[in-house]
Amino acid sequence: MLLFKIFIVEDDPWYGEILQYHLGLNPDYEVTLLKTGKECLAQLSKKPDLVTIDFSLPDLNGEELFRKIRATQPHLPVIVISAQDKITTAVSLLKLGVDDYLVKDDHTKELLWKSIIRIRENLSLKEEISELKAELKTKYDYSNTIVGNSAAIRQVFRLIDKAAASTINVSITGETGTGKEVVAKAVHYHSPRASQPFVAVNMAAIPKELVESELFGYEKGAFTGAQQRKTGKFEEANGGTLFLDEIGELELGIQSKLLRVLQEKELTRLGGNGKVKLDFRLVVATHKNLADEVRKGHFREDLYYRIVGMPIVLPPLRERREDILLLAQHFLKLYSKENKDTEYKLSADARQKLVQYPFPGNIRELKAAVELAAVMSEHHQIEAADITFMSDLTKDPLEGKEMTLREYTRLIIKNYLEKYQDNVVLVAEKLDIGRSTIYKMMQTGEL
Ligand SMILES: Nc1ncnc2c1ncn2[C@@H]1O[C@H](COP(=O)(O)OP(=O)(O)OP(=O)(O)O)[C@@H](O)[C@H]1O
Repeated sequence: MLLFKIFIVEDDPWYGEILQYHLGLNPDYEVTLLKTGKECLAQLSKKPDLVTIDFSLPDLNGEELFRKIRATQPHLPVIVISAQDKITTAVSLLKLGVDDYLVKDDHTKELLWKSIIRIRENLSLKEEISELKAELKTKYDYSNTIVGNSAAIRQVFRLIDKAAASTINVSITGETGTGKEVVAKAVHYHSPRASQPFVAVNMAAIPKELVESELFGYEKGAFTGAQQRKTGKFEEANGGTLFLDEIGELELGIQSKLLRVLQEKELTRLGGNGKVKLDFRLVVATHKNLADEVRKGHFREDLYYRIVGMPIVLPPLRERREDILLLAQHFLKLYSKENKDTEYKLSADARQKLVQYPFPGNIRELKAAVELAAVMSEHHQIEAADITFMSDLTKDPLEGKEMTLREYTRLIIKNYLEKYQDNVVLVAEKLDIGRSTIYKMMQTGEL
């Protein structure tokens, strides 16, 4: 651990040594005794963490020395210790920004001990706050999370900016793994609602009979088993953004209820009477073409017009190949960072293999392939042979046959289930998909 460096500036050697001895009892402190203001200024380059100064030094008085320290070290904590207990001096020094003012008496060393502890606590709080601010800034700054330079993705950036600056609803369409959720988050974290909740609900992952209570919440006793009141996702998102993923999976009955909530901007919890006022921005996503779903009678037209707001279309990765290498490098960097590892390099062959592949699983698949390649590589140099695509794992049955994305997905999942002895939780984690997707395919007999 780094020692906390304290300078004591005190011209009375006897008193200075008492303070130095007392503070030195703390093994975390490195205490240096200095006799004059000039000596202190000359030693500031040694970067002390805290300075205590005697108010009446032979060369500079406490205030002069404090001003000079602050001129070069605006954040360095300073405690003034003075023989005089004039309130006016104390107040004016504290107003100038001195961190504490102590009067020399029998208790000074104990007070100084406590004062330093308090100042250190404040310092660590400040550090924590600035770390949190930096973290929030990265969330705001979606250029760190959404990588790409293709014309398509640049247009998406433009739309995110526009959507974030307004309160318009947003509908995001794209194949699985194209980044619909990251775009939804970018809209939220870039908007004035950023400090409010972002609540994501995947409509495909909630059993039909639970959708209503999940979204609307319920009162105690609303149905058997409702032992206490539960707030629904609409309410949780109040003040922030509600992200309804796979909106195309919503049943017609629930669609009308959703429409009513959007029109009236209030809801009644199941089993309740009172209305709850709502204020959230709605962002929806789907891999389906909602306009087609309307034509087929699967999706209410009035709801469609309510939610469509600003449509953002995320093209599949195979239609924006210029983003593949940027994304691959981005994921490799993330991978090194997460594993506290050095950087990985892609050989020319490896690059070529990546840009030529059609990526049915889009960015999610690219991420998985690149991470696996990093593990397989030698000396942090990724060769073409280190890259295995999901469809390679299931190559034989695919030979010569054109398949839909769903069929591909089924084969990939099947292959993984075999590999991991039907451990659904592990497979869902490995493939970065919801467990419900696997369970559903099992229920429908596809797996
Ligand atoms: N442009 C991008 N830059 C960097 N990472 C991205 C980008 N787009 C997506 N990702 C990453 O790819 C993965 C899949 O993205 P996301 O979950 O947003 O896709 P999705 O379209 O919502 O998928 P699904 O339809 O299956 O829910 C995530 O790990 C995400 O962080």
